[in-house]
Amino acid sequence: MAASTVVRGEDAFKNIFKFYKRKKPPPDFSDVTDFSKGLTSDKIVPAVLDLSAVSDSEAARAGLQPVKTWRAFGLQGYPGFIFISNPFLRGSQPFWIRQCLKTYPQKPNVCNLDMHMSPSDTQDIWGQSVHGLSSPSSGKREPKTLLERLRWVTLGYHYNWDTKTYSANHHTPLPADLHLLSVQISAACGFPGFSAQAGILNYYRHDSSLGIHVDESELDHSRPLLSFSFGQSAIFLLGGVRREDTPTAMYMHSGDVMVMSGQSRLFYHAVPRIVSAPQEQTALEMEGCRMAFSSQDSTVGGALSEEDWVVCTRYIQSSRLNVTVRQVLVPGQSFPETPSPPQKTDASQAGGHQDRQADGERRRRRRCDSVETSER
Ligand SMILES: O=C(O)CCC(=O)C(=O)O
Ligand SMILES: [Fe+2]
Repeated sequence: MAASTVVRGEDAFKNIFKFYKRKKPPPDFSDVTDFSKGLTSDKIVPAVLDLSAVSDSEAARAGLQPVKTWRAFGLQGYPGFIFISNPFLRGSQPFWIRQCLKTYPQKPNVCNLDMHMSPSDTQDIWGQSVHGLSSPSSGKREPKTLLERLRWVTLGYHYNWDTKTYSANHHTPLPADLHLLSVQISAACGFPGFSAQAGILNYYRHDSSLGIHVDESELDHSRPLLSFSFGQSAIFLLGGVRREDTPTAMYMHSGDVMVMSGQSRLFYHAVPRIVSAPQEQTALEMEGCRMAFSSQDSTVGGALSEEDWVVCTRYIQSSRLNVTVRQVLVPGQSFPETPSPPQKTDASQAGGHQDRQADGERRRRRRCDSVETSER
């Protein structure tokens, strides 16, 4: 049974979410759009990019292919939605994977582990995990490393999951490399003035999902939201402005980039399932950094050390990383004196990302429309 046969109406999104999340029997994936295969349906249209916005050498500095070679698509019925099928240079993804695992979780950035551990215990998540992740499995059930327990990291204006707001007084510099990448992608997509001000990194294990939500806490919705994915693939559901709008299911593979702008900036979306990428594909991409990329003069270049490479490869074999980058304020705009109460949306009712930071009680309150990661 394909997802298209799942009942429509008020619960359409929820039912399709459940459909793709189901483990036994596994769902039929035949309705899932796969942009890596190109213009395979009438709904997929080529996206128009600004070919002169980013020079080839600028693109290479961020680990990207020349813009003229990008395979960028739009989707009929989703104005402002752009899907770029892996625009990264061969071998540059491991750099971003290492940043997400080794660099971005470092202080002063904030992560879910900070919610119930002391700063000294979360000071060196990578260092404390290297041994566990690089030694061969003993076959016994071993305690999870901190890296395996990492669920989210916030950058720039740090998102407050409880109030669902950003604030002026909780801000640290957004990493310059991620800023560069974001500015180039957005410029090529027709948003030259984009300023990357906040980032949310999601760390998905093979059994994780992300509930139905809208990203509307940013004060400015005229700028796009960018999303980068690395590692294992995911099923991404993109709905509409109303929670009940039937979503389109699509694969997000390693290296894929999504731009949600215009109307689609405020569309409901969710990730019901992580799907395994072919082993060879992950291995090939990780190998690429040793050969093709290591000699290039680039901001994101340089081969990974042997240790970094082993840990990143091991991690990515069963996990997915997603980085979303947002502009929170337009120039001249400032935060209200007292933060306005969170807008009431289905995302806020459901918990949205909030559950990602919560252990125990909230995790036990499992619902299909809230973030969850089953503990093995
Ligand atoms: O993991 C994804 O692809 C989506 C992430 C997302 O929607 C978010 O962080 O707001
Ligand atoms: Fe989102």
